[in-house]
Amino acid sequence: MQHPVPSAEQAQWLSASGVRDVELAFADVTGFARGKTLPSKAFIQGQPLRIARAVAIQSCIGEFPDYRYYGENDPDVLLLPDMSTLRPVPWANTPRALVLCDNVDHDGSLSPLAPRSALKAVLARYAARGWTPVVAPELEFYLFAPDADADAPFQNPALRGGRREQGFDSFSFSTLNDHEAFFDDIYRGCEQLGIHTDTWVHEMGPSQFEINLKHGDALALADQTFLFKTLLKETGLRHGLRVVCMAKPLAGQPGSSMHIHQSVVDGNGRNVFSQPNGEGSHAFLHYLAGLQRYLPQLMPLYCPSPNSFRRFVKGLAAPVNLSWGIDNRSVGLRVPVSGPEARRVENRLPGCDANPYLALAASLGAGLLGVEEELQPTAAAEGNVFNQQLDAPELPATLEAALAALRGGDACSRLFGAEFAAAYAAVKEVELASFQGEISAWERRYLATLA
Ligand SMILES: NC(=O)CC[C@H](N)C(=O)O
Repeated sequence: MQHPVPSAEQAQWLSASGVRDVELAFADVTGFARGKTLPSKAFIQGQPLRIARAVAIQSCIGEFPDYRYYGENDPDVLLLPDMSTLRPVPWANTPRALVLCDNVDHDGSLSPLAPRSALKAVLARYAARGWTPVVAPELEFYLFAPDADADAPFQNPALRGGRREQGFDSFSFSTLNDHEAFFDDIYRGCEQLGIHTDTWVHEMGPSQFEINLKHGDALALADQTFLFKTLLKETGLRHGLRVVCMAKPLAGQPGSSMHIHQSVVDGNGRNVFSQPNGEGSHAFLHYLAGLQRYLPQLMPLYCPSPNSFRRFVKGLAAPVNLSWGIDNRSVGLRVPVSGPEARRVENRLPGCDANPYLALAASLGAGLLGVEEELQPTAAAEGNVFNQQLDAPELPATLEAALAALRGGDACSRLFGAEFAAAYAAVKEVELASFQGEISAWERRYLATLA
């Protein structure tokens, strides 16, 4: 295989802008950017770059699951640049570029351990039907003051006049002014990275914001979401702010979601979720049913940590069920009111802590399995169903339960292969054991003084 080189125009841009190195980057299973840098000249000449295969399954505590994937036999993968993603690094002082890569095994196939491969596997399944998903992720996140003490609760950053948010700023513009320099840099960074943002709002929580990305191709949107989260972190650090994408960083306050709007078009660009008369199609109902059937098994892919499950409390606009309903925010699967061409479902379950490649792969994969199996959904929910007993399937309530559902089902291995399913569960078990090994502030506060 001929190793790809940048186009003449890209090579000219790299040289003319004095780019010293190019980051060959990919998202590991946690969604964290990893890779290696290559001198710009070597990149232009197409010098291949390899990295240990297991880097893709590094856990959030920096450990690897076990020696089956790392240690005894630790092969390399080729970092294969996707030249369409070559961009300047907005937060670099010295001109630097980045390019997103696929991880390729020695036999030339995509490494099943890399999240971008998992999404590509699902998209290939759609392509085989002549279909293309269209998605739009929405991300919520908090801005906090910098702090080095992991045992202390997060603090909101100081605003103009020394004020701190007290919870009355949601949907306000004034806080955007308080953080103007930060948001200006984010806008500039998005332009440089090719991230197409739509609306921005101040969300319900103190210092919580939301960004909606413009809908489009699923791989492009996964790349954009991955880069956006990286941009948020890096830009925050430059402005003395800590951007936190955890699902539930503050007790008693709203969590942060990564809602995913999704529809599917055929080869003629027609939305397969709508019939010609504008009504919902059979494929739409099968898709909803697939989400209801398979999302519980795939939950660790879009609710990846013990903290993800703390978000699901009633009354804070987070879903607690797998019902679907029209323009209803008390269900997990909301169908917004729209014209037939925009008929879509919004999966409200993923947290902002999700790896966007895996959240998209899981959601698009679950829907597709429903179409392939012609499953039927429950009846649409009516009214506020937060407190109702529903006939929709139950969601696992903890990461432990979600991992048991993943291991007990076959959706993950059917969609992403047995190796990914086993390796991913193993990563989550490493993280869970580390979490369970800590003594919390709650235990110190309430149990220490008991006899
Ligand atoms: N924008 C909203 O609908 C709020 C969502 C809510 N913050 C959640 O965690 O799901």
